[in-house]
This record gives sequence, C-alpha cells and structure tokens, in this order.
Amino acid sequence: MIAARAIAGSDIQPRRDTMSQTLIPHIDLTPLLANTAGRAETVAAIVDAACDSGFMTIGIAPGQLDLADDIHGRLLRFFELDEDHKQQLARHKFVAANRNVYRGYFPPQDEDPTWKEGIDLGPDIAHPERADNASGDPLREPTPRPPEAALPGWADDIAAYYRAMEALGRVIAGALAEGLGVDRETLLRPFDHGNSTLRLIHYPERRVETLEAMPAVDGEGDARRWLVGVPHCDNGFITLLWQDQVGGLQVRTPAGGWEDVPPRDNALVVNFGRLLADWSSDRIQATEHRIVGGTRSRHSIPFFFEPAVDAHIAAPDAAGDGGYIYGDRLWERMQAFVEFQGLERTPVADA
Ligand SMILES: O=C(O)CCC(=O)C(=O)O
Ligand SMILES: [Fe+2]
Repeated sequence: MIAARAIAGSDIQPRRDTMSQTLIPHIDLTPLLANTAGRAETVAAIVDAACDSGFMTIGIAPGQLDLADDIHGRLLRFFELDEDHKQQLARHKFVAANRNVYRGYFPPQDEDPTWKEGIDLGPDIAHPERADNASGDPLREPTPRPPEAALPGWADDIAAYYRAMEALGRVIAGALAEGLGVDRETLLRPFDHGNSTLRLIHYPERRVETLEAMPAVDGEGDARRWLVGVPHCDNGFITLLWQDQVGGLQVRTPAGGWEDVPPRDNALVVNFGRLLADWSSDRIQATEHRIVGGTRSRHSIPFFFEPAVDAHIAAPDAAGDGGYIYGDRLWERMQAFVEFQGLERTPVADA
C-alpha cells in the first residue's frame, strides 16, 4: 500500500511515474456492492487511491447496478437529435430565447481547444420533486429535455442511470468516511437532496487540416493526438466517469507528465474534486486531467456527485477552511470552465 501523503506526513513515499507501473489503481467494488469478503481492504484501497493519485478505476460486475447492459449507448442517443431539437435545449448563453442558464445543451465552441458538445442534466430528471421553478437560482433550475417522441425511452434511461450513480456516489463517499475515520452521516447528509450533474459529452471527429494549426501532443502520422479537453481539476466532490473505447483521458503525474487512463470494460473512472480536497484539508487529491484525440469521435459520461445547493459543508478538522455553503462555493469555482464563463447567477430577465 502507498502511504497517503498528508496522513504520512514526512514519510512521503516516492510516487510511481513509469509506463509499466501505473499510477491509477483498479479496485473491484464487489465487496462493497455485494457485501462479500474483503470490505476493509476495499475501503483501504479507495482511501489510498483518493489520497495518493486522486484517480482510480472501479470494477463493477455486469448487472450489479441493475442497469441495462447497453445503458451508455442508450444515453448517448441524445447526440442523434437533429440541430433544431438541440437548439431548443441550449443554454441561454447560446440561444437567447431559452431561459435555462446552468442545465441543458452546450455546442462546440470555436474559440477554445476544448472542442466538445454536451448536455448537463440535473436531479429533477430522476427526482421530479426536486424541480424548482420558484427560486430563480440557476443552480436549481429544471433541466430542459427533448420531447419523448423525439427519443422514446431516453428519459427513463437517464433517470435510472442518474439514480444508480447517486447510489454509487454514496458508496464511495461512505467508504471515504469510514477509511478516514469521519462520521459517515456527517459526510453523507449534505448529499440528501443533492444537486449532482449527469453530463453527456461528444468530442466530434475533426479533419486533420483543422487540427494542424496546433502542435500534436503525441503520436506520429495517423496516430497523432491533439489536445481536445484542456487540463483541469474537477470542482465538486466525486466524479464517476464512463468513457468509450476510443480513450484519450490522461492524468497528470507527479513528475509533471501525463498518463493515459485506458478504457476498460465493466469499469468506471473515479476522481475527486477540489471541494472534497478542501474538505479533507488536502488529504484527498483533486488531480489534474485532460483529453487528447481529435481525429476520432469520442464520447464520455461523467456524473458529478454533489451535495444540495444550500448544504453547509464543514471541514472535519480545524485545519479545514471553516465551512461554506456548497452552491456559493461551486458557482465561484465554476467560472474557470469554458462552458460556464460569463454566466450570471440570476434568472434570465424578461425580454
Ligand atoms: O471526457 C472525459 O473523459 C472527461 C471529461 C472531464 O474531465 C470533465 O467533464 O470534467
Ligand atoms: Fe474533469
């Protein structure tokens, strides 16, 4: 086992940084999901990963989450919608007549190397009672959705997936609480009525000629890859990420290089956000990552497991920052992301 940095204090172990020794552990989640032997070891492995590289992949046996085998493909049917339907779901920033500021569709944006389209879906897709039309707070706004006739069955699939990821988020958060010796309820309570985001992303295939103005990050000839998702740390708590077989997710290594996170069947990538790093007084790592590729279409589905907008987050020890209201801190941090830049946390004014 690798000693966790802050826990081990001066006893910092050298971190691995070669191709043959991966930085990113793979942890079979079965002992936690099915209550089989090995629970304590699994909890310890999760805490080690969180405090060391800040990244892991988790193995989930087929059927364990009670989701259809082809669930990711079903969710990604969203990208088959025609342009008119996508525009109806676009954020106010992109289509002035639309009132949704935070949720909804975002198109690829020319001016940025992050060339992706996607949709952000909030808790009301799985918990209709959480739709808030009254507060005017964009963080709580209802999620715009395509008409059922345009994508039959899709709404049921995203609701099922959202609920499964929320349950999985609670399992990982519960393991962190247990492993770090923090009261489980104290850590999990803010996630009741949580405001998690399910995001569907498509990095469209691009012609080599449109990429060649930028230097490739690696590869030769047809295998060249370019930056298509800029380096960033996630903001929130826990990210549960599915990626397709194309690959291209890379994680910053301690030596300053990048390590690929190869696609893996029956697994999700898990990483941690800056608010959880703050909460743990930097014992848990919010590690930088980026996406490379360009000439092949790629899809990914992150689920950002997040507390309620008005949850008060108190750091568990005095070294923390004294606590904050989740929604306020999230909004402040979000402004660094291209898809959120320039947004105001106010309702759209009547035209
Ligand atoms: O596309 C991916 O694999 C990761 C996307 C990501 O890092 C993010 O949306 O925060
Ligand atoms: Fe990310």
